[in-house]
Amino acid sequence: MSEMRLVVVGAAGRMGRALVRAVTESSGARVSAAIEREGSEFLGKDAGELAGCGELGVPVTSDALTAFAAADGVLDFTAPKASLWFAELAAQARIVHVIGTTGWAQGEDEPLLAAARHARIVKSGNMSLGVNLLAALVKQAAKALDADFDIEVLEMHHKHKVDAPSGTALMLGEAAAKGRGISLEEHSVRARDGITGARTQGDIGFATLRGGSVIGEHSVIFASDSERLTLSHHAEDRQLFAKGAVKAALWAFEKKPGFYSMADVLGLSD
Ligand SMILES: NC(=O)C1=CN([C@@H]2O[C@H](COP(=O)(O)OP(=O)(O)OC[C@H]3O[C@@H](n4cnc5c(N)ncnc54)[C@H](OP(=O)(O)O)[C@@H]3O)[C@@H](O)[C@H]2O)C=CC1
Ligand SMILES: O=C(O)C1=N[C@H](C(=O)O)C[C@H](O)C1
Repeated sequence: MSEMRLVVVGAAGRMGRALVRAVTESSGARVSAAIEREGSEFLGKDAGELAGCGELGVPVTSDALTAFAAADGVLDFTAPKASLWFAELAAQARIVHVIGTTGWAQGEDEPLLAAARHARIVKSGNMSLGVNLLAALVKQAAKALDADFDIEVLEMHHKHKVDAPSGTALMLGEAAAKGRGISLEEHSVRARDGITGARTQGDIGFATLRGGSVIGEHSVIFASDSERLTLSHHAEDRQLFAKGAVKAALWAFEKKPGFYSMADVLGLSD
């Protein structure tokens, strides 16, 4: 089979650069185009040079329409508004759209389901094997431990991150809620400040730390009066997520249009 032609959108971003490197290092795919927004200082620069993996002959452009028409898939770690626009274009082009973008407001990603009638969308707040396995373990633990165990999700990321709680933290909270058989929306406490009152049994709490260059740390704590269980994941290298995204694109290349998760790609979905 011929190499999968992949467009990297947000190609000059932290993840964009990691994605260009990951595609270049993978067999079975190549970077066919690199996109940044109109007016970006990176337009015209070579995507490989930006990513530190040598000249690729792929200049960064803002013409997503032309790039998608000549591609088999798109790797997208940008921002929710941008990802919605890219999903529309991916649906028109009937290609694969891997979405790692986080920071979605409640219901904001619903149009993605419509786009998935024509595109093959893989969306996940975390593209690593470890976190997706952790989510399965959290679900299992939440099911096994009764409501005497309070559930708290703690995350820390680098100082540049703009959304909170992280997409991964919300994914882990969702897994815990599923295990408990409750709705996360109705039971989540996403921040605490001031005289909050005592903890309500059944809440799923979130705590966010930001600082330095931390790639991504997540813990789910199950705390009772007599014991505490902590399940944790530490990402050591951003390249981990990029490699996962390339794996997802190659997996989805063979699939029918639809809305998939990283758990589907990794064979972890139930
Ligand atoms: N699912 C996962 O495994 C992971 C998800 N992420 C998520 O990926 C996203 C990006 O993270 P990160 O790389 O650190 O962020 P960056 O800000 O470094 O990169 C985002 C890039 O997208 C560009 N961009 C935004 N809007 C558009 C647009 N409309 N058209 C073209 N380019 C656009 C930005 O350009 P500009 O600067 O001009 O806005 C920037 O270059 C975040 O939501 C983050 O949480 C991160 C790591 C792993
Ligand atoms: O912004 C990041 O960097 C990361 N974002 C994702 C998230 O919001 O969970 C995944 C990873 O932890 C890194």
